Amino acid sequence: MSDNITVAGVSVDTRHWIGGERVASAGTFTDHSPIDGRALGEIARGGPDEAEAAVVAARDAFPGWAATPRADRARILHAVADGVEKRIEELAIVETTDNGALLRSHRRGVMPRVAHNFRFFADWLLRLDHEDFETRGHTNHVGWDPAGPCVLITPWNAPLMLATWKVAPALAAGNTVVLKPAEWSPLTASLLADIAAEAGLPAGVLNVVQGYGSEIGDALTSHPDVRRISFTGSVPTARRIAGSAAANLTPLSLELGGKSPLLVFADADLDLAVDLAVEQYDNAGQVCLAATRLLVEEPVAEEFTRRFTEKAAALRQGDPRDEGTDIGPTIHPRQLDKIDGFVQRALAAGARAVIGGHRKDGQYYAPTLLTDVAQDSEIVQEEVFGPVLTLQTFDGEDEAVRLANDTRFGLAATVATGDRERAERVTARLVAGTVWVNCFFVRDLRAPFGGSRQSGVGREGGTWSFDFYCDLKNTVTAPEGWDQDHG
Ligand SMILES: NC(=O)C1=CN([C@@H]2O[C@H](COP(=O)(O)OP(=O)(O)OC[C@H]3O[C@@H](n4cnc5c(N)ncnc54)[C@H](O)[C@@H]3O)[C@@H](O)[C@H]2O)C=CC1
Ligand SMILES: O=C(O)/C=C/C=C(\O)C(=O)O
Repeated sequence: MSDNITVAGVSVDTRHWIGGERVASAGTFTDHSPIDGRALGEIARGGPDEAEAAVVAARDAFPGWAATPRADRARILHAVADGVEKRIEELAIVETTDNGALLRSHRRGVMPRVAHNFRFFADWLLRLDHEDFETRGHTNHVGWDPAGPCVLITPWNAPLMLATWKVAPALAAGNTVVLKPAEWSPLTASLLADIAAEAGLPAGVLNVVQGYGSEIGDALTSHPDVRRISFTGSVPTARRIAGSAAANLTPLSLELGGKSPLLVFADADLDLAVDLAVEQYDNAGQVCLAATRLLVEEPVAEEFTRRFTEKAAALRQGDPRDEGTDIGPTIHPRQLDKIDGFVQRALAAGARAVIGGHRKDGQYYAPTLLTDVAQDSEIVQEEVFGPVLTLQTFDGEDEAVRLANDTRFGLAATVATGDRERAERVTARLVAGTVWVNCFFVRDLRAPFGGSRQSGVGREGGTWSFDFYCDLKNTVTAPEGWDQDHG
């Protein structure tokens, strides 16, 4: 097996990155491009041995990195961001080739955010502070101590963006990392290892292991030397990871799926509401935050559907490398089958496809809108993770809130209304980690990000990330001359 593959002119090392060295595995798996199904190359297929080596490397590197002054850690993370910025074009084309999301988004939105993730957490580290407070003359000082080796397991829908959301704060906090990217999109994590090494990150501080989650995952998540596990992905995998972590009581952060609603009230700016709805097809619907349930107030439902259909018909589906493309392929034939399975079962149960409802050539799925769906049906309750929306109508705020909250998820919600007071009333009643009012996907790393119910456990972003990746320590210091016996 060759150690490198060339993807769109960019050389990518296909081996693991452990303890500052490239490490091969006896076995490999084939990585395919969703654009045309073409095999991109063979990737190292790690298992328990590679998991053990990576955790040991992270454990050995931990004392040195934890003791590195904050300012030096921050400087290195900024150097990583510089490296990302220098390679935005390469990262963008490799990511698009590997996961099929739009090249223009990767170039102009996603990869700049990757760099920002490192800069943000480097800067936040330097201002991380808590006001001291007094208890009967004693000073309480709260500090954030590095926790130790962290295992970070990440998905394929926004591979480098979502990985660096975890890698950057974990490293900033003084922890060491074992990153396992998804097997359907393994490449940019390997490039990140190169960039981090060039930026001066010491050996063993960031390790990247490749392979199937089912083969390497358990060894990583059940390892007794791992101090934190952060996972983004599906609920069934989260359950399994939580089971492994339970044996060692390893703290977990889980960012899981969603079935988020978009509530369109009759007083909303209907063109804005339609724009928000059509945007849910972004990344072929493979976005955890996507508002896949359109809930529209009865009096405007017909007009909303007419305008939505018109706007959606203008979406251009095709090669994600073309500047004019709006929707690319789905990630993998298995994901395509899964999406189509949901849709065909919904149609068989009586749903009506206003648009789409079928596969297209290759790994593409037609943007789909289904109506005549029951609240308790699979298509309304389960995460499809494809370009598939449902539309239901409601009559008044109470019914809107009831439908919106009636799933096992609680990641996000969007409210379209022209009435600010209604927005406040409705928002207060929604179960969601993030609510957008008359907007969608406005993101800020200072905000807590995460889900309620089965959409996740914990929040990441700003200080919340450091709270998770650190052992918080309160130091209580007595005043000069304190006499413990007599106060
Ligand atoms: N951001 C999100 O909310 C995401 C949600 N999903 C949902 O999950 C569904 C299935 O997608 P999958 O790729 O199968 O998601 P998944 O949850 O199985 O995979 C996500 C990551 O978990 C790893 N993994 C799998 N089994 C593991 C184990 N036993 N221990 C440790 N790590 C393990 C995978 O290798 C990958 O890196 C999607 O259709 C979608 O509904 C998938 C990806 C992202
Ligand atoms: O881009 C963000 O801020 C959040 C993205 C999250 C997902 O797309 C996900 O986890 O699926």
